[in-house]
Amino acid sequence: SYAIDNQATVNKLLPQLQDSNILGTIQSLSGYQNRFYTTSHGVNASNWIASQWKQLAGSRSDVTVEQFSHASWPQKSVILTIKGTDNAAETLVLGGHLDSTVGNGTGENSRAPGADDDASGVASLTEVARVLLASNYQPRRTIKFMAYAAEEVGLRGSSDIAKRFKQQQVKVVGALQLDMTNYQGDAQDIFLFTDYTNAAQNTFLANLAKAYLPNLKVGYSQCGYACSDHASWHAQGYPASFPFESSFDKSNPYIHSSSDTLASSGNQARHALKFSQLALAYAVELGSDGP
Ligand SMILES: N[C@H](Cc1ccc(I)cc1)C(=O)NO
Ligand SMILES: [Zn+2]
Ligand SMILES: [Zn+2]
Repeated sequence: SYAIDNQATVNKLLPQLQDSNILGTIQSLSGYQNRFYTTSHGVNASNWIASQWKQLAGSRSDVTVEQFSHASWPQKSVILTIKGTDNAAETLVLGGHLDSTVGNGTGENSRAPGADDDASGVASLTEVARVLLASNYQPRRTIKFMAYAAEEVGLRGSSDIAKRFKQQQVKVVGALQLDMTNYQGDAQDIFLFTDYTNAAQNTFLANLAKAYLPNLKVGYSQCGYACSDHASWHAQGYPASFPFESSFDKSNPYIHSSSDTLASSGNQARHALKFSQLALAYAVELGSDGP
């Protein structure tokens, strides 16, 4: 259910989210020459995320980190799983994509920093995972953090995973996509996209923002096409949502170029922090529901 009834836990954890950590992760990821799905750098970036998430997991027996191999390209997706306690069959997915591009012709030596698209989303998610694990939060449902490969070439990594989950009949009760969280192109803070998403879950996210982030302004927008990995989950019939950094017409003009750098996003991660806050509230409120 979309009840908001975990105020004690959420309000204890929200202040632990730090934009300085998000900034550091964006710096590291945008430092790779590129993170394109077929290059050595793209493979290395995936391995780096896996090692970072393994460090977060520490020795917790209910936490695993794996790399999901894709048949037709070398870059793997990364999945961190926090196994639920008494409702582990029901699963939450929080994702972003780890690959980057400068469009057609991207290759081994292309410079594609992808600071906003989508190092920012992976960094926002990593900070949520860090706080949940550092506070020893134990969800009743299973929570999966995912860093997808090959989003820029047709949502291919998330499509492989969502299809596998459907085929295995995994009960995904909700999927949240963070793709571009750090470039504030508009007056409003968070835009909920209404196409290729689930209306009821979008309303829940708006209510979470009202309840926990009352100073943030929430707007609505559309892509007009399957513009990020939420569409892969939506296509399999799972409830998906996509909170985005700006409205469609004010979106980051630097993406898919060598200028998609932290500097182009104002050398800060305060905007990305808002998405970590919303994602944490989402993870705890939905993750704490019993069978
Ligand atoms: N097309 C998406 C980015 C994207 C998504 C929504 C909007 I509005 C503008 C741009 C992409 O490149 N994802 O990697
Ligand atoms: Zn993207
Ligand atoms: Zn992109």
